[in-house]
Amino acid sequence: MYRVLVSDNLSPIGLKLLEDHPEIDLVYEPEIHKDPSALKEALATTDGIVIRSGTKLTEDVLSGQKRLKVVARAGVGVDNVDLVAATRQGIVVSNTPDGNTLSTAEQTIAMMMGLCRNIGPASQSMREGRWDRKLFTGTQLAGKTVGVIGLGRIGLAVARRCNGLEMNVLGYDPFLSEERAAEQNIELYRDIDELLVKCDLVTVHTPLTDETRGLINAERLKKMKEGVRLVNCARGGIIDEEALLEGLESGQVGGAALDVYVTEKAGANDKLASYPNVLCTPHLGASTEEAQEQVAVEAAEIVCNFLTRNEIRSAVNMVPISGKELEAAKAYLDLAYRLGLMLAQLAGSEGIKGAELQYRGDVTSQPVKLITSAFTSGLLSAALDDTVSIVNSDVTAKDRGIAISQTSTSETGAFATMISATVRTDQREITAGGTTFGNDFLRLVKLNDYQLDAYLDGLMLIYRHKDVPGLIGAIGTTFGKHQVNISHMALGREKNEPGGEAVAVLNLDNAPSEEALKEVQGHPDVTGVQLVNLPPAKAPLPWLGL
Ligand SMILES: NC(=O)c1ccc[n+]([C@@H]2O[C@H](COP(=O)([O-])OP(=O)(O)OC[C@H]3O[C@@H](n4cnc5c(N)ncnc54)[C@H](O)[C@@H]3O)[C@@H](O)[C@H]2O)c1
Ligand SMILES: O=C(O)[C@H](O)COP(=O)(O)O
Repeated sequence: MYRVLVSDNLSPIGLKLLEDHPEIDLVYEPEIHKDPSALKEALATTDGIVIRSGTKLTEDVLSGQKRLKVVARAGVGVDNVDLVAATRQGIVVSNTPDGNTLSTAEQTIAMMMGLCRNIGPASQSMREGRWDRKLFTGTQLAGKTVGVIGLGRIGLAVARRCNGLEMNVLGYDPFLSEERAAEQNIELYRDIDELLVKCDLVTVHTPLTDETRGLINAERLKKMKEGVRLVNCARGGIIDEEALLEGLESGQVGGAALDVYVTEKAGANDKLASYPNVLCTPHLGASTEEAQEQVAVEAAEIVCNFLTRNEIRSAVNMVPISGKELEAAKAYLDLAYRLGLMLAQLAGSEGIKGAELQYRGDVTSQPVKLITSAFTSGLLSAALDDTVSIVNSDVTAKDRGIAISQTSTSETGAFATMISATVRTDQREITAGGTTFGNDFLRLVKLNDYQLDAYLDGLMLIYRHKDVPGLIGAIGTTFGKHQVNISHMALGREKNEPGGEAVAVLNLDNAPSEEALKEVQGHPDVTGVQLVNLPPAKAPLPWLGL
């Protein structure tokens, strides 16, 4: 059974999905996120967690969590998860990017209208028994210019609705093409400051990152039209709250509609909320029945499918891959992992500086980035054991200054498919190339300049030697004498010609004693011997970390 913790309020439909799953043991503790140490303790016995924005998975909460494998965010923003820490720990983090797009776009439009027509204070005045028509004269949206900052799913949905309201829509998003913006009837700006000075209203829809924190700051507010209205239904802090307060005080800002805040708890935003021209809601963008049901179902499915079927969906810290795709790529992932593991052992104590992978033929139709991560986890696991997995291998390599690169060509060479890897150490380069026979049999077909055909599993003895008659028999006799059984043998010769340097790979059924190895090493025609230990053929793949 896999234990799944739900640490925030989640729609019952998502909880039921988890509860009914035969392999899931659901722990529903929607208040636990309020106590970080209790959360940390609970995670020690948890395989997967479903969270919303209330749960803060900080570096401290995540540190030392050996069992936790997957975080599913029932929603979009993952700024409450320390992604670097999660990745380092080998934890996959996924979100449900589409489920609340429309609800949040509708909330944005509602906030814009509410702000411009004083809906909040007008309603409050009637609740207090007044009839103040003059006080609440508003502003029409049609004909006004709105700047939409961040044109992703929600930004574009807001822009479409603003167009429907007959507003002039300007947009800023460095990652949107001019063509896509034009299709949506958005006037795209490449310079945010040029856009801001033209707007009557500005609405932000970016994630909160180091780049977007304080994107709308005091300096920018001063340059905007006097009386500009601001809307933030994305994340607190994208509009600098201190600067906003100053702007409201001076009148430079004509009003603000806020759903999100730097600090989200009762009392923390009283000052902002006290302004009559500020419309506030307590982070309700995604709070509709429809959105909550959709994100809850998606998040529950993400956790179940990950834990029980190895499927990775909507991951924000690694390449997403479905169970079916994973099955199709498994042989290549395994091949790359074994090449990494072998090269690390061949490099021994020489410091590995980097590696280049080359993909040829059929393998290029597979997720090669993930296959490279599998190679890297093999390369590093020789030294780091089970702390490295396919999820954290790239970041672990980077941390250690090991540069891994890859090239791909769909053209085939001697084989229909080939993965070739060259490792650079302080002293030399070592190359190993492998292929798959059928879908199940992994072969080492290249070792430095030698072509060969060796099984890529179990215990392998690799020795360099002079290509002279009688040597194979002599090694066979030595191993026979020491009760070591050779299950397979492969030879590669320099330029495929007799008489030069050669390499042999013996697959052994049992480990040779030191004495046996010394005898092989001592043979006058043998110039180097190395043992490589790989998992048995078709072994399970725990290193996937999935
Ligand atoms: N209030 C709520 O309840 C609620 C609900 C859902 C989402 N959100 C917030 O809204 C944000 C946007 O959600 P989404 O689904 O549209 O995400 P998205 O990833 O589809 O869109 C984000 C867009 O921001 C753009 N962007 C990134 N950095 C930028 C920058 N420096 N300047 C301009 N544009 C930049 C990206 O290119 C992208 O197009 C989320 O990150 C989340 O924080 C809030
Ligand atoms: O990023 C999101 O999806 C929204 O901010 C919604 O957050 P919530 O699920 O905690 O309401």
